[in-house]
Amino acid sequence: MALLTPEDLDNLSAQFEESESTIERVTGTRLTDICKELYGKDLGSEKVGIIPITAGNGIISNFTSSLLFIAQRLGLEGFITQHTDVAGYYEAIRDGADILLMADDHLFIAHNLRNGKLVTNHEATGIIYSEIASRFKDSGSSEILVIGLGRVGYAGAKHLAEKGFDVYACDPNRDFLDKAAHEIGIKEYCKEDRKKFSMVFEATPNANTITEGMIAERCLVSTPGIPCGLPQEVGGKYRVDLVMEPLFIGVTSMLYSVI
Ligand SMILES: NCCC[C@@H](N)C(=O)NCCCC[C@H](N)C(=O)O
Repeated sequence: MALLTPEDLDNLSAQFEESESTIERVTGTRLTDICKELYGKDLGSEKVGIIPITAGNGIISNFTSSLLFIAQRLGLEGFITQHTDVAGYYEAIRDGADILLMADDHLFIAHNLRNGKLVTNHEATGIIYSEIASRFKDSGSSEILVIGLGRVGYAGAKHLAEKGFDVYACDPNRDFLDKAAHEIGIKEYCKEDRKKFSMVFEATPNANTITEGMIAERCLVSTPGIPCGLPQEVGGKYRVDLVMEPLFIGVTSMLYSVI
């Protein structure tokens, strides 16, 4: 899994504003309303404790400040602990956090101390980005393409299959494809079939994974992936809308998921 860099989180507010207006235009619904429908509840006055974690590659300079910005932008009270790691965990609980947010290099979690709910960023991200793709107003199809069946892609493909979509997927890893076909009934995407999709959920850490043969004339690509899976030339040639943002959308889904 590719780690975020401080540059990815530069002007997070502008990145979020742009993707939020795209979401509203292409789905007809605001991101927070989609989350309310998905998880069945609205955010209240939960207090979010954000704990910097030094494990592995260590602190990403603007990661916790970005989480604080997101919590506050959603109308929640938030604070970043003075201490890191276990001391920070202790401080967050002592200072009355209802929800904890913390991430090392392998797992990024939200934990609601009041109701015990726990979610990972990869599950919540897979669910929200696949949900956005599936709500494309100009589609009219039940077929959706998932590119990448790693932790994020699989969570999204599972969510779409459970919603009754006709899910096609591709991944270079044969085992991932077989697992998803067996467990959630996805169909393998074969370019020889020349099937074109108006809804694409891309969840890979690679660039340019989306080829011209995959997409319909009018298409929505929804992806948390960094770098972008949609090549410039393909996006320019077709009427493609792109929802892509590094952190805000996924964290919004996490917070709604644990309330
Ligand atoms: N959709 C977001 C996925 C984030 C994930 N790819 C990542 O970079 N995780 C590493 C976060 C490390 C945070 C660091 N330990 C800190 O606390 O500053």
